[in-house]
Amino acid sequence: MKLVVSDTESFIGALRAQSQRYHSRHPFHEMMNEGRLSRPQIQGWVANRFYYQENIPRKDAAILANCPDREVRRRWIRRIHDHDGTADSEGGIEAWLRLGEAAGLTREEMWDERHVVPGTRFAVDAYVNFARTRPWVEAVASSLTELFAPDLMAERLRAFERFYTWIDPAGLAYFRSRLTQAPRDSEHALEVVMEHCRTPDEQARAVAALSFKSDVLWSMLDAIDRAYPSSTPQGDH
Ligand SMILES: O=C(O)c1cc(C(=O)O)c2c(n1)C(=O)C(=O)c1cc(C(=O)O)[nH]c1-2
Repeated sequence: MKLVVSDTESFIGALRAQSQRYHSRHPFHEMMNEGRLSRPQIQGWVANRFYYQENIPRKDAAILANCPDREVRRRWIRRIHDHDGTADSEGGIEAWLRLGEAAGLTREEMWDERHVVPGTRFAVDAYVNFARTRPWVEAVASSLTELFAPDLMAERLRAFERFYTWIDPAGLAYFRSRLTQAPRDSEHALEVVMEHCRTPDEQARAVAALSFKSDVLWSMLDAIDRAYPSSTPQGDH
């Protein structure tokens, strides 16, 4: 897709327009938020998404490694602490493991990746690889899907509390923490991208990076959807 964007407003507009391709619109998420997923489907999603969670700090470490700007690194490093945890806070990976336990999975079966399907692995690895090999500003731009995440996270929290009552609500802490972390992170990423992407070419590359990331998230759900199909009640679809 070739995009010609010039001024600041149309650049922000082009970035925000990627929300149309965000994975909140994926049929698997629609079913999740309507309370229509079975227990094995929720478990399959949690176990596969753990592979994403596990790899986010490696992706962010790749961005740090490629970024020559000390001010950006000082703020970006927070993301690694948020996921890996510190002496004072256990972090997102631990919170996701607790979500899995609340949904009936063991830590062992999440860590050993036995449920991770090839499409999830390919999509997540492509994201980490993108951050390793592309210019760091493009990698920052690819994280901007988080602009669209808070609405989905709030909807997901409501859906889990209402429909999936077999999951202990204490397990939902991960989603709650992202309600504040995602806006903070995306605000910083947007600042960086606005500062560094001035020419039409740079701006088009930032939009392309965000589009790539939307494909990563979408592909993961395609793979999960296929691996954990809905059971067909009385063969009516
Ligand atoms: O559950 C979701 O829908 C969702 C989406 C995204 C996203 O939009 O990239 C992230 C997360 N969760 C998330 O939990 C997370 O830590 C995260 C980090 C990033 C990133 O690209 O750096 N995206 C996301």
